[in-house]
Amino acid sequence: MKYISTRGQAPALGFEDTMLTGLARDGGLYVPESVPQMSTEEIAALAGLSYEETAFRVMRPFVGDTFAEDEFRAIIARAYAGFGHAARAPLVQLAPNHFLLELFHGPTLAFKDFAMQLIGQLFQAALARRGERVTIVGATSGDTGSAAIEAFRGLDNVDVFILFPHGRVSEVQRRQMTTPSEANVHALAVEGDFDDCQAALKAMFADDAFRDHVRLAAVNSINWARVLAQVVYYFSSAVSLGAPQRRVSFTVPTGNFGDIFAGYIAQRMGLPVDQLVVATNQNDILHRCLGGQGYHKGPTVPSISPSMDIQVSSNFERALFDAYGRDGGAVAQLMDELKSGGFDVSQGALQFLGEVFASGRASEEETLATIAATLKDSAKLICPHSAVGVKVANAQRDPAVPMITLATAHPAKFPDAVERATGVHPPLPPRMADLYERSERVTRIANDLTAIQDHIRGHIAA
Ligand SMILES: Cc1ncc(COP(=O)(O)O)c(C=O)c1O
Ligand SMILES: N[C@@H](CCOP(=O)(O)O)C(=O)O
Repeated sequence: MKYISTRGQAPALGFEDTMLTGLARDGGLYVPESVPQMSTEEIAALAGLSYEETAFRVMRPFVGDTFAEDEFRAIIARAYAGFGHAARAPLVQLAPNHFLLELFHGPTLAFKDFAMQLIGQLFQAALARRGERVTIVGATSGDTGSAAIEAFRGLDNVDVFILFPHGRVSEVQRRQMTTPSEANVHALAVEGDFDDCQAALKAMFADDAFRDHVRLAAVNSINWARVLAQVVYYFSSAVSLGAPQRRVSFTVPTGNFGDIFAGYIAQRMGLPVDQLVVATNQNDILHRCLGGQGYHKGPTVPSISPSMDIQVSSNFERALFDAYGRDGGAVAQLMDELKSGGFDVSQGALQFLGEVFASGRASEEETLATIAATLKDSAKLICPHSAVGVKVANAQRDPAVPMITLATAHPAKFPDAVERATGVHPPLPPRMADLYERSERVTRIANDLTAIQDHIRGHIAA
């Protein structure tokens, strides 16, 4: 299996090189040259399997012979051993034909753990085999950073630098990033928003001298392996509701477009998906774009679902690549226009996107009301991101088709919003009960590429 760049100018790579390279040298994102297919029989055979075995069967064609079968199975087993639920990604029913896919039973209580725990294991295996070390730099609006730190803390061949927007993540998210004491963990609070952090990260990848000097690696969803790991729970949940004999729909709280893109890949592999619904908060650039208004950046307005406060949805580039007939030049041109504010989407591309994705948005008031209603009607406490999903799913769904809404974080990561909506303060799990007592270690830094690069150069292990 080879991977190619969405901008068409970087060399095609195998799975391991794609994973360790992160962002392609031409600024594009790697995607599989072709998407492997799963037959109806192969999908049906997933019924009743463990999450780990499902993960093995779904991911194996993408990974090829990078790892021997036994080694890949052992990697998957280690990745999910620390999850706090035997099913890993359990489904719970909210209403007739409406289900929540709980993706927050991993070590940092967000869906990011599904991919991050796996790539932590994949990186370790690949780096040990090559005798290499890397510097991981990640940009986060809160959850990716804590999951990355958890997956890579204490490793002696990896330094992890996480850029998060100062004052724009929840206290639990911040403390998850600033309280680990391992010397290879570096939390940087950037004077800017998430888009500034992600732009700085991409600029570091575009600086070849810096990139090669520090051996830069990515764990954001620009890394294909992140997306791949997330494809698995689309299969496991759909099969548990009767796929492939029964079609199902998904609603996905969306920011950087990685999670919903994984659903699109599942569909392309052969999973019978009826609707794939993009759910945005008040930062609704994706909803506006899918509605035909072009992709035009506005100010990022802080919300009660801060992890989705994003204007530049990195993985949308992967969807555009397919929508523009895999024309890397056309995508490069759009991304150039985005630097100066935005771009219009061609009619053909819009039609392609419209056939795959539906969309909706939830205001702050609607999000709070949905948290309250879900507690009242279904006795479930949900986080504000998941509430955006539930609100949009309720507005869009066909009652005859099972709808699976992704519950992307544990309510205890966002206790203020949940308490405001319901009066209930969601407690942290016992293993994190002392999070508020642990001491914090963080560097506040200007939104300045040179300052950030200097800091990283000065703090990597020799
Ligand atoms: C809790 C939560 N929900 C939803 C999202 C959006 O997911 P994606 O960025 O993959 O679209 C994020 C951030 O990525 C998140 O942390
Ligand atoms: N919401 C994310 C933003 C980063 O997205 P990713 O898809 O690159 O991981 C976060 O929680 O940091």
